[in-house]
Amino acid sequence: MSTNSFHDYMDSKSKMNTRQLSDDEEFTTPPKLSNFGSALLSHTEKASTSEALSTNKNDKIANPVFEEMNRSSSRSHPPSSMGNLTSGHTSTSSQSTLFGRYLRNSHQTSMTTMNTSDIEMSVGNSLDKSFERIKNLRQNMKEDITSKYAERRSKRFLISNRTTKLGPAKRATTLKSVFDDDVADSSNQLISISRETTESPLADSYQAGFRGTRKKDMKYESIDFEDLNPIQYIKKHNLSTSDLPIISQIYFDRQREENKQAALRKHSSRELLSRNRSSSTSLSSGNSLANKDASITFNSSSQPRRKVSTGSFSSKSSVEIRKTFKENVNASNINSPNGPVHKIYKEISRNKDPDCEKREVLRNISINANHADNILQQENKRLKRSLDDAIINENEDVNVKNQEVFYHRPAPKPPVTKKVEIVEPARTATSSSNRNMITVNDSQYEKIELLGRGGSSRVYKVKGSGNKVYALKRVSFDAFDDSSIDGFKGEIELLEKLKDEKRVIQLLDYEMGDGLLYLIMECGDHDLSQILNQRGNMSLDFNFVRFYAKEMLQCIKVVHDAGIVHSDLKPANFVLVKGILKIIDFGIANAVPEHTVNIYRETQIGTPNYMAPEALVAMNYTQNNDNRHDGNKWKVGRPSDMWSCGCIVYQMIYGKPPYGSFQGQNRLLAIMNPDVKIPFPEHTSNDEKIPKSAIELMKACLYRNPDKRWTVDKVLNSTFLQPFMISESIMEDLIRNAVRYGSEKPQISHDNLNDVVETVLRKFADYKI
Ligand SMILES: Nc1ncnc2c1ncn2[C@@H]1O[C@H](COP(=O)(O)OP(=O)(O)OP(=O)(O)O)[C@@H](O)[C@H]1O
Repeated sequence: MSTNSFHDYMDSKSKMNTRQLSDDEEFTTPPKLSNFGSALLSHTEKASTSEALSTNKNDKIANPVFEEMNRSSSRSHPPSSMGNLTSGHTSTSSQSTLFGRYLRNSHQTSMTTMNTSDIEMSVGNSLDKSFERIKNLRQNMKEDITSKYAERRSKRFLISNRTTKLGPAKRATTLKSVFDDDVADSSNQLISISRETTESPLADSYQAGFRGTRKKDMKYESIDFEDLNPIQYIKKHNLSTSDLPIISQIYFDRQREENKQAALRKHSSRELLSRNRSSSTSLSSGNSLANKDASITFNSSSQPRRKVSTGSFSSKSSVEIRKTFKENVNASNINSPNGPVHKIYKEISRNKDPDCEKREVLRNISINANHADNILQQENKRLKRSLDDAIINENEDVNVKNQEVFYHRPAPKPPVTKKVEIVEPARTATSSSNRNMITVNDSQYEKIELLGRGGSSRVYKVKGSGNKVYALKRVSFDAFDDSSIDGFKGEIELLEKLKDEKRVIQLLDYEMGDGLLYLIMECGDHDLSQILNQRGNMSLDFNFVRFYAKEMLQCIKVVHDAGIVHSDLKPANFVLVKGILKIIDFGIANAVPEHTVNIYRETQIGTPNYMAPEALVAMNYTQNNDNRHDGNKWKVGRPSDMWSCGCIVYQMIYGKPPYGSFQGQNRLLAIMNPDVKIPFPEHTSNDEKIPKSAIELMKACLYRNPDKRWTVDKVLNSTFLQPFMISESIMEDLIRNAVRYGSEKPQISHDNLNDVVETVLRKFADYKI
């Protein structure tokens, strides 16, 4: 068929469709893809044919549009359709393209599906316009489909491959080859790459599009997607959508190249691992690799290899990464630059065949250290860990540009273990730089807690060598006050004198420096003051009173038996050490001279609540005495301690010391004033009956006259502390004997009565508790 006949055919067609031509004029812009079928298919054919008739009838059918259309269909059909079309051959009479199908669906004859008999019709130049329009429509459609396809593909990448943080790698060489101006030279290569990369039905169109839409002024080589996908890239740079195919192609091409590189790395690493394993095995079985080459030596300082995945690498091409890697390796001052892994990567970066180089390096490993086997195994483990990580990451990132680079960098320094430096103390006992450490006679004690405070002292619970716990009493005093120094020396002497007594706190060590005295003692749990306070709100229990009164008196007995007057007895000066009450603090105690009942103290700092009247009176007397040659000595003796003891028992039973209801100075005056009697109620404030034996004991200790006070032994043997357990039968016997005795001797003298009482008590002795 000739072109003339085709033109004629179109001409006659247009005449038949005059009315449709007017309809077609409404269709002035290319329809969108969404309504392409409904809009275009009903009009395009009519429009093109009618317009063709009204325009240049001499235009040849060999329009570039046809070429392009034919090219676009070349994926499904042999690229000969256009040739057939123009030459009039009929071999492609029923060819269909996307565009053609649309046309056929409207029951119109498609321009590209015309039978050769139709093609041979001459339509002339009048078809140019309609072809132009079709070209536009086709272009729009192509762009639309391309854009959607690219977007869909990009999304897929984005979702599955952390594209948000990793951009496509730069492939400068690839870009250059693809978008070089001499694209015609590389078009074959381009097309083959494109077909491998894209599965889109428009893939071939892309190739044609690259050439057709390539803009010379656009620097495709410099495209840097950063974190963008092609769509985002186009939007960001306000590019035409017609650039999308090219940009998408670049994008996908880069990714493909990266994946290849990653796979290559993985393969190389596996190869390296297997080689390394085999090296290790052969080593352990005696077939050492050691003698092959000594160029690389394993040693304990070989640096571990670490995986590094950084954002800075994520968007770089493998070429750049290699370059960076090389720079890193070279720049870092690694202690063992000949470490195997280090060397491996250097070699890799220098040569194209990494596997070969790694194998070579491993072969060159010389193991001449004694522990080379262990070191090699450790290296294997590290290598395997890195490879496992790499494999996992490769699997995760098979489609994406997640550039994870394994390279050698110096191992982190081992954690610095802090050494606790113990400062050796000077010869004098001083606190070390650590405030919690106290040194006494070159022994270190670590403070645990504060146990109590005195007037000028603090007592700490401390931990010494072997984690043993002690009480450390730290006394600060005026270094130039001789009397104070003498007093402390006296206390130390007494403690040393009584160090074997179980009822006295044990002095283990001491050191006296300038204005400081350290005493290391055995440590008690609680003092009696704390114990009494603890029981303050509890009901009175005479067994409790008996127990602690007896314990206290036994302590006092030890002191008194040693010829010592404590003179500052108070609940706080008794501490429980593992259940045994012990006496502490001999600060104002003094040794009682031989055969002397009383001693005179030069200083007094007792506790008014528990101080004996004679001590206060004596002090008051000496202070007011005009005859000052005796100084302020005052008379104090063992009975003073018994007064204090009576006050403590009184507090145990009544809840406060005898003169506890007086405040301040009045308390002192009341103690000294004989007219102020101590009350001994038979009931407590809680209406608890108080045994007469208890009242008797308290009265016996709180006689104003020191000479009348019971001794410690007598109090310890008091009925209250040593009560009788008399049964009913014993009581019956007692009564019968009394009646018989009275019937024989109606009168009894006082002496006889005492004898009888003593006799009875002796008999009851077996019943004492
Ligand atoms: N060895 C010890 N074990 C447990 N606690 C102790 C020990 N020595 C002293 N304490 C506690 O420290 C407190 C003060 O101790 P101490 O009585 O020896 O000091 P002080 O300076 O002599 O006091 P004061 O001068 O008022 O008598 C005591 O009440 C007691 O609670």
